[in-house]
Amino acid sequence: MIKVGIVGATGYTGVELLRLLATHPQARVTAVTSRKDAGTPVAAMFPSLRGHVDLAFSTPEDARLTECDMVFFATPNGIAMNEAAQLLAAGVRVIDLAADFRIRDQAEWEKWYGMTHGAPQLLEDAVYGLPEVNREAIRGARLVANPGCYPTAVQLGFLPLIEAGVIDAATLVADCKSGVSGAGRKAEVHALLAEAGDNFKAYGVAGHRHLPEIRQGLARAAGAPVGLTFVPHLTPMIRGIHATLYARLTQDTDLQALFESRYANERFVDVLPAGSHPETRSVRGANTCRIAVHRPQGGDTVVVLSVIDNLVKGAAGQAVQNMNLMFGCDEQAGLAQVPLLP
Ligand SMILES: NC(=O)C1=CN([C@@H]2O[C@H](COP(=O)(O)OP(=O)(O)OC[C@H]3O[C@@H](n4cnc5c(N)ncnc54)[C@H](OP(=O)(O)O)[C@@H]3O)[C@@H](O)[C@H]2O)C=CC1
Ligand SMILES: CC(=O)N[C@@H](CCC(=O)OP(=O)(O)O)C(=O)O
Repeated sequence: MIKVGIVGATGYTGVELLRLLATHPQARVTAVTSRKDAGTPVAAMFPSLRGHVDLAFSTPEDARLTECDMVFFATPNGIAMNEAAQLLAAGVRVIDLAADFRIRDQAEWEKWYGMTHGAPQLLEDAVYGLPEVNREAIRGARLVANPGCYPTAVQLGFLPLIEAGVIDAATLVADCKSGVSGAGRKAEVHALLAEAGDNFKAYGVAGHRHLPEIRQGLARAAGAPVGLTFVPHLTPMIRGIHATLYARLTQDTDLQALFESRYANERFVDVLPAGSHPETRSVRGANTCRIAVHRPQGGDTVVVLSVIDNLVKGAAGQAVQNMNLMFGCDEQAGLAQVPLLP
């Protein structure tokens, strides 16, 4: 059994880890932390986990994390970078669901995240946890940087086109919409029902911190820098990301065949039949990215539609997928959920 600790287990991605790991045949959660709710039984705070999790939250200091085999940080940015080295030295493997180890370039990270990096010596060893790109490196990793939610949906959508070199990678556009759980469980005015409900707005147009992460991943695939306009929007739904991606084709290609062959062996990426329009509810609660590729009126613009559940393939599900790779488990262990509909 893999002994698992979750730092930040009262947040949305932490609770999602608990839900997914409850059915994992080879993992057992042994430590869950919360500073504010230390002492509270998990099932008292989250009745959905009654009968599945028999633990109480403890402070990070009391949680005996070094006795775990695997620790997930489901915490805000800037926490794991100060804790990971000590755990790694004790032989614990670490997955950070936040952004501390996602950007290779320390100065770039510090610019976008507005803080000094606490563990620059770990940046080179950290593996970016997008299995569809980095599977072999993740298998051997001790520290995994779990990708952001928007970056997962956007990269999976653009990758087949970029790898095949059939688009102009200098003029990419990613028009993305997220549900409100993407903002986390902390109390914030903009996420209140009366603010976010019955409303729709863009944000971060001048520059969102996922921009350098997406650019880094796509540039690696392209072998050269890419140009990307990324505009996130907040939609009044709870879970889900819908990314509408635009690129200019530079050569005539069978796009449907290209996407189908790129993801033929990927269990968590589903390329829909030509002409499809994927819906966020078709992946609700599941670790699946569903993709459709279009070429409107046969012109030179390719439109890719990519949907994920931000809390699953966009966070906790992808983290469990990465853990499975790191520990040699079946990649689908704990991740066989059928999406919840309606
Ligand atoms: N929500 C989403 O869709 C996605 C989130 N992420 C990232 O995952 C991380 C977690 O997100 P989410 O679950 O939404 O966040 P939440 O705000 O819902 O939860 C944060 C958790 O971290 C704990 N925490 C906060 N500060 C500290 C600290 N200084 N030390 C230890 N624990 C702390 C909180 O508990 P307490 O304060 O009681 O200790 C809480 O359990 C974030 O970095 C987020 O950006 C990534 C992809 C998608
Ligand atoms: C709707 C919403 O607010 N979404 C968050 C992104 C999700 C997130 O948690 O960011 P990371 O993946 O980098 O951790 C935002 O735009 O800040």
